[in-house]
Amino acid sequence: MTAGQAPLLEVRDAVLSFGQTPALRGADLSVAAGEILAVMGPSGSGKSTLLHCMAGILVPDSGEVRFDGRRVDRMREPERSELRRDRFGFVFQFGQLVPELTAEENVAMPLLLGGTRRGPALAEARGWFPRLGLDGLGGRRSGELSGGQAQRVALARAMVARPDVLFADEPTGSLDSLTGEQVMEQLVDAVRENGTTAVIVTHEARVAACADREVMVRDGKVTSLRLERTGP
Ligand SMILES: Nc1ncnc2c1ncn2[C@@H]1O[C@H](COP(=O)(O)OP(=O)(O)OP(=O)(O)O)[C@@H](O)[C@H]1O
Repeated sequence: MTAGQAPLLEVRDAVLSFGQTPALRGADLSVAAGEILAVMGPSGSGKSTLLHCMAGILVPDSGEVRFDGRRVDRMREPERSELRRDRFGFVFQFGQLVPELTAEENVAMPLLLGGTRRGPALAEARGWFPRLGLDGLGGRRSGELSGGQAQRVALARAMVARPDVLFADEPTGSLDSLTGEQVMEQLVDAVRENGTTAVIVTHEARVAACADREVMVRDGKVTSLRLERTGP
């Protein structure tokens, strides 16, 4: 992050418990605009909870969450829902596509929800298929796609409305390592091309190696920051 430039996303001293189970215990994290950040750490350390707080899905019990200078933790649910719809894209590990819809219709969905008419929305959606190696698959339903193809369709759907931030939680976790690597490369290419900021939760060091920077979550805190590839 350049000195003096405000981060696009910021978490300060976030604390969150699920009943008696502490998930975040004072997490701090800043993400610059256009940065691709990998969030690593052991199972149960709080990575997903941290991502959900940054994305306005969960609200911490205490602490602050900011997006573009706005206090996300102070927003009511309708405002957070609007923020998620209009500014964020999401890719999760499993089961994200609507099985009754074709791949093209799945990709077009965020545009349709945002008020774009069906024809232009489908045309825009179709444009993502060749870029992601999905030529000819637009008419298929999710049951007729491989795991890697389905994740690429999910990526296209997350990116089609050109979000400011892509939140990805174990996006390659259900794929074999070669397919996972290909999907990850395409994810990174797509976010770089669009200047999208990305927060990617992953267990895999090879996935994290594609990011600009890695952080570690341990026991609900962001414990170590390791700067990677700080060149131009
Ligand atoms: N909905 C929930 N209800 C109760 N406890 C939860 C819930 N979600 C998470 N937790 C607990 O909060 C802690 C942090 O969970 P979180 O899912 O954030 O970890 P994680 O680092 O993403 O784990 P993993 O790598 O296994 O996905 C864990 O102890 C977990 O069991």
